[in-house]
Amino acid sequence: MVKAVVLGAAGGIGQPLSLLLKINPDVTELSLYDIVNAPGVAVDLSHIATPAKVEGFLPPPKDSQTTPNEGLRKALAGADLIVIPAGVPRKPGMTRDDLFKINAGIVRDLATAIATTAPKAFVLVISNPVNSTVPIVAEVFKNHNVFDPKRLFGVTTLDVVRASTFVAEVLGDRSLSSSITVPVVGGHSGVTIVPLLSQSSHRLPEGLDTSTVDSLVNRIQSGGDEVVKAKDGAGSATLSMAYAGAEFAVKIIRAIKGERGIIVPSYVNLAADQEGGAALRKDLGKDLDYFSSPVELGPNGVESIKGLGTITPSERALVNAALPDLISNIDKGVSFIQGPKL
Ligand SMILES: NC(=O)C1=CN([C@@H]2O[C@H](COP(=O)(O)OP(=O)(O)OC[C@H]3O[C@@H](n4cnc5c(N)ncnc54)[C@H](O)[C@@H]3O)[C@@H](O)[C@H]2O)C=CC1
Ligand SMILES: O=C([O-])CC(=O)C(=O)O
Repeated sequence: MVKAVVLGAAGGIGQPLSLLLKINPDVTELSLYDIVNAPGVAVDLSHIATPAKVEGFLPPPKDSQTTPNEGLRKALAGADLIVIPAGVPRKPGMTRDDLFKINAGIVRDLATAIATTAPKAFVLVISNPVNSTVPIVAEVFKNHNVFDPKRLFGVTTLDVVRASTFVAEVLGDRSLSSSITVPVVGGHSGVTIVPLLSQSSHRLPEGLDTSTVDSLVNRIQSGGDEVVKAKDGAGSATLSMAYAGAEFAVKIIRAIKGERGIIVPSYVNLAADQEGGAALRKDLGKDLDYFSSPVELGPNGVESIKGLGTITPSERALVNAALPDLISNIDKGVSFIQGPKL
């Protein structure tokens, strides 16, 4: 029995992600919440002949006296897995950090409802800027004394999916793309996205010129911009993100159900594994609290943080270049909840 909840379920990501969760036979209950249209999306999905019972919830009407938000509480009650794609997407010319102004408050409020209604659920954060929204959720949970770092994940799977696709293109064989795995570490914006091409399951050809490798790295880092530009004001990646979000959610569900040995990159709080987190901090030479790195999943969430492994000097330079932005994104999220550092 797995109850999955999507917060922001009527949006560009939320709808196809909800569809992919509905067709997963392991999901027995699917609750959709959005500030608009969630009941309609739920009824539509409920006609699909798969086991999950689907329900949609809205907040109370603005003029009603109902507080707190009963719709949100009902959606969250008994959740095993909560995926959060609620919030605004980018338009051309914006960075992910530009979304902070609106999305930080949305994520804070949803995290508060989770902390009081479903504090044991696995929480998967998609809303940008992920580098900051994950710390926001953690700080809200800490304020409610319910923070379990093993159960909170920033979803960086789209970077991994893009890396597989673009490496297959460079190798000249698209049929390989679903079997190629490339760890992508760091965070989820610009230079904080660090693909470790030297650890690709399928090696790039020996002697590939540096400019081809550099453009591959750059394409993975700016994959989101490629979509934002192509959509020309109509938003950012939605379908590929739904695919990536469902892929990550499925891995969490398999781990909840007892499967061992699942290792995936995810942006996590390094306290999720004291030993692995300390080793990663030492390797990075920085005392930061969040980093995306391959993690092993288990029935309680993060079993261990795997760290970077052996990386090349150029990958080390990319990791070092990621750290200042990452640290400032993390501080921004933490300060949003706890106030500025004294
Ligand atoms: N982590 C990642 O790799 C990626 C993250 N994203 C991010 O995902 C977020 C959503 O993107 P889209 O689905 O394209 O946007 P969208 O605008 O199509 O959908 C967002 C949905 O959130 C809902 N929403 C807004 N406030 C809410 C609240 N307080 N509670 C519940 N729902 C609320 C809206 O009504 C809307 O249906 C954006 O922040 C975007 O930057 C997008 C692609 C990849
Ligand atoms: O680029 C964006 O704003 C959406 C996103 O995170 C991505 O596609 O990786």
